[in-house]
Amino acid sequence: MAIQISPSILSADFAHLADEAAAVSPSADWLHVDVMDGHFVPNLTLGLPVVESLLKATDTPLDCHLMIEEPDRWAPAYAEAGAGSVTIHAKAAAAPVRTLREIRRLGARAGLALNPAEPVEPYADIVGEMDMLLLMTVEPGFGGQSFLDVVLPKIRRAREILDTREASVWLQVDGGVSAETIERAAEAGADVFVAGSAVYGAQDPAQAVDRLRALAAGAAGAE
Ligand SMILES: O=C(CO)[C@@H](O)[C@H](O)COP(=O)(O)O
Repeated sequence: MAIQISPSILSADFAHLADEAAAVSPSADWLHVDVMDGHFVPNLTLGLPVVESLLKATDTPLDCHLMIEEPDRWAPAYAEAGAGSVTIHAKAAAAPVRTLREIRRLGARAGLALNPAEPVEPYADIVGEMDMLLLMTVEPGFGGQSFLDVVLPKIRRAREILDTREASVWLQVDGGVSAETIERAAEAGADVFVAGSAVYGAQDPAQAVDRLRALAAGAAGAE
């Protein structure tokens, strides 16, 4: 299981996003872009124009996490713009399968996200339609929250479901991921880790990414 780290720009300095992307680019596998609309979540961040500018400013592939209403309407444009991965929230989508297919057709990896209280079982039959399942380990909306250990059994269950399918689907966790929590998530079966404050709050963000990857790899290997 290859471990990947996706630093969340929610904890970066929005006035200097190009520099913040550069600060992690030697180490990061992805740059996690938190798109929030102030409706689906109680916070408002950025949208397609900023993503288009970031795409010109960095070679690190963008992992766009759409915490918005009507993702069926908006998600394809992020794929079309060149995002490497576009994730929609299951409960916000009217036609999740159609939208996941459209994201793939436009050349991006397609992700489906579940909030902490949403069970994974109802989506077991459509894992073949996705490239990544994202399990929120905090309530979406804000960085700097504490990792919810209550999600760990769901991470284990999701890993079981994904492992029974032929398709290789990544399992991402997002929220409260740090040097203190990443090993628990990796032991449970996650392989892609979003980290905001643990990376951008560190003196050396690239080094923080490397440390997180090493901790997760150690824990995954020790399973
Ligand atoms: O999507 C979200 C929050 O909604 C996350 O991407 C967080 O922003 C990650 O930040 P930390 O919890 O790692 O500080």
